[in-house]
Amino acid sequence: MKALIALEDGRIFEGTSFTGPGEAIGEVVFNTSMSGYQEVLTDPSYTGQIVTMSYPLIGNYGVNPEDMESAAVHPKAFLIKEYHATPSNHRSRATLAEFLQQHGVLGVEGFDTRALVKHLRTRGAMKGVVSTVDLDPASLVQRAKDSTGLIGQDMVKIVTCREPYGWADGRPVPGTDFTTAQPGIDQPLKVVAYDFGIKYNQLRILTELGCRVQVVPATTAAATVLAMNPDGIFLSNGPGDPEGIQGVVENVRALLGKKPIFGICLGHQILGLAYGGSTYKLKFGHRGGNQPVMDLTTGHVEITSQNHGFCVDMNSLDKEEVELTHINLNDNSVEGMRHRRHPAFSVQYHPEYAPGPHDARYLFERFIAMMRK
Ligand SMILES: NC(=O)CC[C@H](N)C(=O)O
Repeated sequence: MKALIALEDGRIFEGTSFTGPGEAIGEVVFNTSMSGYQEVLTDPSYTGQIVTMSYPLIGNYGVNPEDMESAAVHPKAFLIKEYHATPSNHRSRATLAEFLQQHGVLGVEGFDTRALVKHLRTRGAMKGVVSTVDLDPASLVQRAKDSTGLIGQDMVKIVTCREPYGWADGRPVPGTDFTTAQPGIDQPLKVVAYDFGIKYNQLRILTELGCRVQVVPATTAAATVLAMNPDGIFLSNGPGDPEGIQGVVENVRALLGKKPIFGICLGHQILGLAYGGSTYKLKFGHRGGNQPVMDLTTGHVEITSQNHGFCVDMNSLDKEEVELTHINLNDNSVEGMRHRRHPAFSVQYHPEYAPGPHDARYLFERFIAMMRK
């Protein structure tokens, strides 16, 4: 079935839907990971976006129950070069097309994704429409131009949990009790995790390292969190523009200095705002499993997994209060910071990987050490 992809600047691509009829409007972004499409699709940070993969063959290992990073598929459409309909993998339980159809997400293949990626890299991420229903290029371009876009929007309220939950035996457990610790851990730590669009691997790693985790909705009051008497507070990743989120930054500011805090991606950006800083939009963002980052405190370089379009503006922060700890070696943008007086640190990238290299997992251990101190 014919599908058109129209960008707000007038560029059109013609592909074929491999999931049946559909239409989607969103910000078009690219991811350079060579595998891990299921983790990309289930990462809540892609809410409101249309994702294209630079790797040309997708679907060849199917989908499985273990690689879910949340319970849903979040991009509005998935654009690939070549769809592989007959997966070969002992873990596979369904094809990518079945998975997308089950979640009502449009998949389009059979066009020059490299040209699309190069276009976005040159011109920047932009709004687009993908459709099998409206095949009039002028109408699609106009609708892309007229769409709301991500800037200033609160996307966190769409994906955050409605009720608190814990994490045990590799799955969410409804309720407000800190779940029991993994066997064999002495004096487990209690962590409250703010869910801004959390990826499950953050919860898997925290529990593996001996934490009892309680996940709470994004706007949970600081006083409620402190009343739970946690050893530390974790701020998750999440979708959209950090400056558009309502009812979150003031709570995080109220928690500063009260308990150790570790933030990842959107959690890092929210910390930047809580420190009194601002964020800005990168031209095309960082999405993939091959982003080089230097830890300025050790001089070590890590290859990191990333998915973000916004960035903390270090110039908006008081250098006496906040130290830059990590930078991106491709464009020198801010990748990590720590507060000089309060026990709080954060990274822009994804130390929980999924998908991507495991180089930065040590940061979870750094959080554990900070809580133990
Ligand atoms: N993965 C994330 O947490 C992304 C953060 C934010 N939505 C951005 O695009 O920059």
